[in-house]
Amino acid sequence: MGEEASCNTVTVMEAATNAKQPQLPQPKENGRAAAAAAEPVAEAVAAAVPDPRLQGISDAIRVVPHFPKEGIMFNDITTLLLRPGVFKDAVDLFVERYRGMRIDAVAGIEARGFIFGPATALAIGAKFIPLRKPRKLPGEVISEKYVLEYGTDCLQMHVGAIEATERVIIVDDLVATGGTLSAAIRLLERAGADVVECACLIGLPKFKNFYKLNGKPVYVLVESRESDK
Ligand SMILES: O=P(O)(O)OC[C@H]1O[C@H](OP(=O)(O)OP(=O)(O)O)[C@H](O)[C@@H]1O
Ligand SMILES: Nc1ncnc2[nH]cnc12
Repeated sequence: MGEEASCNTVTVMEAATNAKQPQLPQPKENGRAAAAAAEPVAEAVAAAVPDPRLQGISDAIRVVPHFPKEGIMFNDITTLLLRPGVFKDAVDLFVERYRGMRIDAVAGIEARGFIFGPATALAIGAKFIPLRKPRKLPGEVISEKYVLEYGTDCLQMHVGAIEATERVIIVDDLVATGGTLSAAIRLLERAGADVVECACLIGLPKFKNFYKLNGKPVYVLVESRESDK
């Protein structure tokens, strides 16, 4: 048995270099909208109560020590996918946040962003753009290299997948160093897109003070546990 989840609150993390942030609606708490401005006490209480779905999400993620190499505590979302109610809760939380924000596109990062991104895109009426690892996309691509916690990699996007000025969110399962999301932001911005926010199920707490996210906020559902139960 390991320790309990270290955090079960929805968090918006922002790069230290942020000069200007978009005005974003607050997430719903416990399945209802935040209390009206005329009820400031109720609003404060609602904001302090964690959504009960978050604990279920945290509990459903398996932590595998020393995978894929010594020292890495791997957050495995496949155990969450085996529980349809919890899988739905995760997608619902993204949908509740982004519905009504005029999002034109959801960009999902290979591979695990392909699990949560398309469901979110369909529910909010946005198109889905796969950001893929090298040599997977058959058309003309633009590329961005990045450094990972355990290596280096590259993301590619089809030219023409997004129109200039379209509003896009980027979805992945996890942010660790933020290198992958930063590469995704650079790809989309090179194509002229307006990157509104990045959304991840899991954030690694040891990295949270130095995300490299090009001034874009990151919406994180739960913090990683350091060990499994
Ligand atoms: O914040 P970062 O340090 O960039 O790390 C986060 C990335 O690492 C994992 O993917 P991985 O590179 O292992 O690829 P995979 O999903 O194809 O296995 C994860 O799904 C994120 O995409
Ligand atoms: N600790 C981790 N668990 C799962 N995916 C990751 N990608 C980078 N670090 C990771």
